[in-house]
Amino acid sequence: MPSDSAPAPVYKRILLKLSGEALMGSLNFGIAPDVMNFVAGEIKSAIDAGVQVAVVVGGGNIFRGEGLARGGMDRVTGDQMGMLATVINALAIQDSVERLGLEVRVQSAIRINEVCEDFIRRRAVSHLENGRVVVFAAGTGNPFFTTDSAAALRAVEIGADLMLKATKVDGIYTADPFKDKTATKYEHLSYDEALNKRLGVMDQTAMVMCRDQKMKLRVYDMDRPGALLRIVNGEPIGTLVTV
Ligand SMILES: Nc1ncnc2c1ncn2[C@@H]1O[C@H](COP(=O)(O)OP(=O)(O)OP(=O)(O)O)[C@@H](O)[C@H]1O
Ligand SMILES: O=c1ccn([C@@H]2O[C@H](COP(=O)(O)O)[C@@H](O)[C@H]2O)c(=O)[nH]1
Repeated sequence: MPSDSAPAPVYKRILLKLSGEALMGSLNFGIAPDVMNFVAGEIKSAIDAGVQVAVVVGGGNIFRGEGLARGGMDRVTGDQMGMLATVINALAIQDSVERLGLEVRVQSAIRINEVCEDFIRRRAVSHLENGRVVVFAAGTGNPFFTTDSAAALRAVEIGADLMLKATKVDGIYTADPFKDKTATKYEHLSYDEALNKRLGVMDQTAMVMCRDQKMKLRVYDMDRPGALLRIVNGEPIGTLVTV
C-alpha cells in the first residue's frame, strides 16, 4: 500500500513492455538472474505505489522467428518458437516477482495450461484489480507479429492509462543511437512523426495500434534504477509518444 507521504501515482493501470534481449544482461543468451531481480524490484515499486501493473515480455534473448527463418527454418515454426520463448521469459518474471512477496499470474495467448492460464481479458482485469501482476505471454498468439504489437494490443484491451516500453535506449532518437552517434533524443513526439520518420524503436504495427486507439506510450531505459516509479509518479523520463 502507498504510504501517506508518498506522491500519488499519475497512472492507475500500466502495461510494461520488457525487451527480451535486455533480460540477457551481460550474457550472450538466456536470462541473467541479476537483471530479473532488478526488474522485479522495479515492478514491486510501482505495485507498492498503488499502480496496477501488467507486463508483456519479448523473446529476443532466446529466439526470434525472423532470425530462425534466415537460417532456413519455416517462418511460422520459427515464430511459434519465438512465442514459446516469451513464455519462458514470463515464467522467469513470475518467479522473480513472486520471490518479492507479490502475487503474479501468467496468461498465455497459446494454450499451455500445465504452466499458466490462458489469456482471458476479463480475468486479467480482475487479477489487476486484486493487486496481482499479470504477465502476458506468447505475444498475440499469431505468427508474423511481434511482442511490441502484443503489448499495444493488451494495453488497449485492458484499458491501460499508459504503455511503457522499457528497453536498452533511454528514449526515441532521430536515428538508432547505437548506429548513429550524432542522433538526438526526443522528449515528446507524435505517432505520425514516429511513423513518417520510420523511427525504429518500436514496430510500425504497434505504433499504428497505439495511435488509432489513443494509447500514450513512454520509451525509457530499463537499466535506470527507480525509473519506473518516477514515471508512474509523473516524471518525464525517456520519450513520450502521443496522438
Ligand atoms: N530512432 C531510434 N531511437 C531509439 N532506438 C532505436 C531507434 N531506431 C532503432 N532503435 C533501436 O531499437 C531498439 C529497441 O528495441 P528493443 O531491442 O528493446 O526491442 P525489441 O526488439 O522489441 O526487444 P526484444 O525483441 O528483445 O523483446 C534499441 O536497442 C535501439 O537500438
Ligand atoms: O505476436 C507475436 C509475438 C512474437 N512472435 C514471435 O516471437 C519472437 C519474439 O518476440 P520479439 O517481439 O521479437 O521479442 C518474434 O521475433 C516472433 O518470432 C510472434 O510470432 N507473434
